[in-house]
Amino acid sequence: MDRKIRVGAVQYLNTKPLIYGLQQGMMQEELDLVMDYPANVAKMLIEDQVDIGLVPVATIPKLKEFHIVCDYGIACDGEVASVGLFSDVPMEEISTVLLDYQSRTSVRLARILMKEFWKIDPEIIDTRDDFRGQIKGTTAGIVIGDRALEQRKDSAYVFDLGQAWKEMTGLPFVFAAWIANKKIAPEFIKGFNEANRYGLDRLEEVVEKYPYKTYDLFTYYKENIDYKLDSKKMEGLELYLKYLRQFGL
Ligand SMILES: C=C(O[C@@H]1C=C(C(=O)O)C=C[C@H]1O)C(=O)O
Repeated sequence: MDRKIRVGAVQYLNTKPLIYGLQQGMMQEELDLVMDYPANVAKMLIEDQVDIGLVPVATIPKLKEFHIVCDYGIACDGEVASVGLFSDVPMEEISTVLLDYQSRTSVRLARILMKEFWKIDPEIIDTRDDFRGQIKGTTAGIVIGDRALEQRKDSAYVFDLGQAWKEMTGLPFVFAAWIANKKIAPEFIKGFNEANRYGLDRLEEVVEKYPYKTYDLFTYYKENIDYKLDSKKMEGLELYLKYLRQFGL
C-alpha cells in the first residue's frame, strides 16, 4: 500500500501500553492513529474508515474479511476488573440490566453468562449515552473500561465478567484484538508487533505518563489485563464466537 495505514485504537487506560510506542513516534511514517471507544472503532473498521482497529472480537462475524494482525490484544485470565455487572442488590434481585453502548463484546458476553451461568432473566435495555446514574435499586448495568474502574466504588455488588467466564469455561477471555479488514504487508505487521511490545516492556514509564488514582494500574496491567494472545486465549475466543452463533448474537 503506498498510502499510510489507518489504525483505530481505543481511548481506555488498558490500551495505553499497546500504543505507547506509536505515541513515542514509532511507525509514524507508516500509519495514522485515531482514537475512539470500542463500538465506534468497530464501526470504523466495518465501514472501512480504518484498515486496522483494536476492535471488540464480536465484530469478527460482521466483517467480510478479517485478519488478526498482532500477537497482543485486550484479554484476561480470570478477574479483569474493568468489565462488570454492577448492582446495588444481589444477583437474584436484579430486575433490569442496562448494556453499555461503548461495548460490543462484553454486552454479548453478559447475555451468554445470564443465560448459561448466572441463570437470571432480567429485562435487558440498550443504552445510547451515559447511563451510570441509572444504575440503582434493582436496575443493574454492564459497564466497561475506565468508567467500570470508577463504578467499582459506587456499586455494592460487582460481578466480574472475566472471572465469571473463567469459572464457566476454565478459559481466558479475549475482549479486543488488532484486526485488519484487508491483507496487511508482513513488514508492517512485524513493526506493529514491536511497537506494541515497546510499551508492554516499559509499564513503569506508561504508568508514570498516565497517572490514575481510582485503581492501581500495575495491578491492572500485570494481573488483570493479559495482553498476549496465546493459544489458550484463542481457544477462549473460538468458544465465545461459537456461543455468538448459537445464540444468534
Ligand atoms: C477489558 C476491556 O475490554 C474492552 C471491552 C470491549 C467490549 O466489550 O466490546 C472492547 C474493547 C476492550 O477495550 C475493557 O475495556 O474494560
